[in-house]
Amino acid sequence: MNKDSVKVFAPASVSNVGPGFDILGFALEGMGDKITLSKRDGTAYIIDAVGTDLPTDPEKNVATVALRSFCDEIGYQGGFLIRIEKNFTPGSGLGSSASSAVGAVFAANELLQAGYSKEELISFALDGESLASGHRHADNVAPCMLGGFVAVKGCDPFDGFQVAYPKALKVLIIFPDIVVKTSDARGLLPKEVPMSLAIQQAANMAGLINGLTTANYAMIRNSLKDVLAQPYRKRLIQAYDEVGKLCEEHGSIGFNISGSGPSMFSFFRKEQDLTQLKESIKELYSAKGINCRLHESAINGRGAEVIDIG
Ligand SMILES: Nc1ncnc2c1ncn2[C@@H]1O[C@H](COP(=O)(O)OP(=O)(O)O)[C@@H](O)[C@H]1O
Ligand SMILES: N[C@@H](CCOP(=O)(O)O)C(=O)O
Repeated sequence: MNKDSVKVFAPASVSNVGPGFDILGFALEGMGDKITLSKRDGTAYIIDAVGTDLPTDPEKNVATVALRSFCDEIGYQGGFLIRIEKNFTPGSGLGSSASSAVGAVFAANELLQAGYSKEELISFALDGESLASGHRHADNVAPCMLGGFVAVKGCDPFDGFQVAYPKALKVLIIFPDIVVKTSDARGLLPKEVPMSLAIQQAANMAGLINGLTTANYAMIRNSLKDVLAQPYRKRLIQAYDEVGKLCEEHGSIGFNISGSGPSMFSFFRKEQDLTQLKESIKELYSAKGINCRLHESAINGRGAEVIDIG
């Protein structure tokens, strides 16, 4: 059946997840991009961005850069109208650019019935994502595409694996209204690290994977530490340590920066009531004159998905 248009959802994601700098991420529920891709006459790509300020030049929007990369590969020269509906803010550390890049190539694969697997689509999405971050890292793109927790071993071609996780895990996203561009946050990091820190990071990553796969909450909490990026980046996030302390007081199973920030995340057990914690975090930021959004979510195990076919 020939289709003229397809609408997909590509979830927001948390990358790094403590010790997994550039190599671990997971997908979220209820936040992400809805992308509607429609064929149009001619060869131009037209962008209709809804609800947020995004570049409409196809050379500057990660969605169309990823789309172009995929269409070049399959030899499709037709034009598109791409409508991007975002319910979260670019630059929030929640993989907004990855959602658009993934959504665009996933939608094109469906619309053009190209038959690529989700794993094969990842490197095209990365062509878009790297435009925003200035670096080729798949720790947002891979979980956004595949769902769940994904560990990345290589990008071109994608090499990685899904990590099992306790189904009773939920996450609280804390997003203070501060803009941190991924490219800027990467610029803060040293080019080389001491061997002792590399060993500590690897040990924590092993512990985190073990804790997730065996539902060992104490192991998750003890391992969710980043000694490579977090020490440099947390200074960009006002009240970072205070938020971490509040989460800990309310039973957090690990707290850290989401991606390059300014968002933070904390794991909890599904049954934990976070009403009081959320109020305290809001008050903390409100006293500093900063608006703060909070989002409770389960882990999204599905990744990119079709929501409508026209
Ligand atoms: N479709 C898009 N979605 C989100 N950001 C985009 C898009 N196209 C270009 N950008 C640019 O990418 C940057 C946001 O990406 P980035 O800094 O990596 O943040 P995020 O953590 O949200 O991915 C912004 O400068 C934004 O203008
Ligand atoms: N591993 C990257 C992840 C950036 O994620 P984003 O959501 O902030 O774009 C990094 O830490 O730089």
